[in-house]
Amino acid sequence: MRPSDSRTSSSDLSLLRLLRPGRRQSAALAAAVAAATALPLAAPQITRRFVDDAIAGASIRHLTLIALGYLGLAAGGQAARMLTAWLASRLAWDGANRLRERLTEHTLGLDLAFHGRHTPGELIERVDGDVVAVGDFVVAFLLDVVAGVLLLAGVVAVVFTVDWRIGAVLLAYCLLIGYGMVRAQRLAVPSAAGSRAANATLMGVLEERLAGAEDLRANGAGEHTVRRFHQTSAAVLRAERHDARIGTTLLAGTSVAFAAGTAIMLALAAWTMETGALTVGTAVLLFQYTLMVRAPFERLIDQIRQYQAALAGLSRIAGLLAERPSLIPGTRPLPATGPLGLRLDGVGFSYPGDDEQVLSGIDLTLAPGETLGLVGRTGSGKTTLGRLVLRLHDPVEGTVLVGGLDLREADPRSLRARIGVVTQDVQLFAASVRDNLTLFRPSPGDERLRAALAAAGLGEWADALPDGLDTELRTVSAGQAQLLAFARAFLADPGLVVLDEASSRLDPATERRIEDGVARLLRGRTGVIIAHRLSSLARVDKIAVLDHGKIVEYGRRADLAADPHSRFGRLLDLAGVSR
Ligand SMILES: Nc1ncnc2c1ncn2[C@@H]1O[C@H](COP(=O)(O)OP(=O)(O)OP(=O)(O)O)[C@@H](O)[C@H]1O
Repeated sequence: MRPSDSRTSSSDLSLLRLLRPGRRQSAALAAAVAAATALPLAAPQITRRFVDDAIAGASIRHLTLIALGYLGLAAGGQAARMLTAWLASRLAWDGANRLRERLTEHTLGLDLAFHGRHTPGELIERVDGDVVAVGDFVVAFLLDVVAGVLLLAGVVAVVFTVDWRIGAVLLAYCLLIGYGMVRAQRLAVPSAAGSRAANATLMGVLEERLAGAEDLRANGAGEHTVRRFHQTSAAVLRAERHDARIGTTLLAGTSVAFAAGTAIMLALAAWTMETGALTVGTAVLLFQYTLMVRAPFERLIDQIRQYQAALAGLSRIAGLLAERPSLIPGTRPLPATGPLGLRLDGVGFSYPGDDEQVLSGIDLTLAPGETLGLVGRTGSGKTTLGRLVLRLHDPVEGTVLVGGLDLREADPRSLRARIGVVTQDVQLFAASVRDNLTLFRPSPGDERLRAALAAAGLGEWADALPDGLDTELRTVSAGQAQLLAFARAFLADPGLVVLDEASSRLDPATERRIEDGVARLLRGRTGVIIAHRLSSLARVDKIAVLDHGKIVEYGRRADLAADPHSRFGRLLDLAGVSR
């Protein structure tokens, strides 16, 4: 798998295309931003008029009219700001949702090697936390950065028209503060990134511990788990405290800078008034404009921090999108109907990033319709072999051929349709029985679903469901979960089935139902059964005994069972299963 690049690049920015709104929405937003900037800019002009006219002895009526005009302007400005906020947040949500969908689809398409390296919690933080950070920034950027910069430019321009000398001082002052902010931004970069990374780790740990709650509780490990969790939380606290400290320092610094700026402007206004160049109203106007500079700058400083979070999020999102499945999909379809033959030629395998050879020199042949029982001690490589047959990994050596086709050349869609799997840990979802059977694909019709359930031995269970197939699937027993997984396999109607038998003990009645289900599922199909109970291998055609990743015995079941010296025969004797 290609490693992700942590730096922001042009491909990161192309991601922003997903956030881009439509033309009409953009135009509406631009108009709202323009109004939200221009209206407050006009307010000090009204104040100046009010002060100068009041000093000149204007009538109360005249002054009231000016005051009402001011009120109207203030209300209009506020309304424009609210409209901008509403439009911007809507656009950001639309964009963030598009990005989220794209990420979810991409992440689900990545192979097991990737998912082995990243916890679900970490990925949730990426698909949700980072996307929200980016989305928030887009809103804030439109509201605070664009509107703020426009307002600043407007204030400087207006002050220039009043008195160019004061305008020049204000411009120099703004540039100085702007420069200081850009410098300060460098301080904020690592701290924001550190805080988000610490949060992603926390999410990963939390998700994993919650998923394993049953085992942790049963083993009385809750207290220790919480202690470890506390350490991870402490790392988050440290990172966030550091981040907050930098933020507060930046804010305090700007407060001092603004106080100094206001004092300078007041002194300038007093001086120009003394020389007779300005009226009192104009001095008030300048004072008001100086005050107006503060808010956009403060918001910009806040945005620098958000910008860092968004930038860090954006580069992590881009990193995730840059991950490519290491399994290159082929294009040739597997035979569309009938049982599929299976052949493994000199197959060797080790997990990515692990030197240990998990499988080596595996040769196996199954004619269409034949069944193979895989036995061997725990850790001998049975599940791994099943994963290679499903092409969840590619072998490091040799080839896996299904239906005469090297799996590397097989079209993944036909591969998933023609090779079925029933795993030990059946994953059920908090969704309807129908969705659990179809795995959220369009339903093929109730009749087929019910037939699949009946074939799996769940016919009566399904008939008793209160809302039929729309019943929300609540807790089911381990046996029922296995049978539901069979029903999924019946529905998919594959030509080759890999069955990783549940290792947990089931009651004898359920076990018999499962054995019947297995027998029905394998009828007319090629099957590989990864067996933990030798009794379930009564009807298979062939047996392969694995030991430390190698086949140490392979042959027809009947021959091996009849051979008094075979390993399989001895295993049967040890387990008390009749040969
Ligand atoms: N995702 C993985 N990454 C790295 N190593 C793995 C992974 N899965 C399994 N292994 C290693 O591969 C070896 C074979 O494991 P595998 O699960 O295939 O054995 P198994 O025979 O199916 O065991 P069991 O009967 O307990 O299910 C073991 O040493 C195991 O530690």
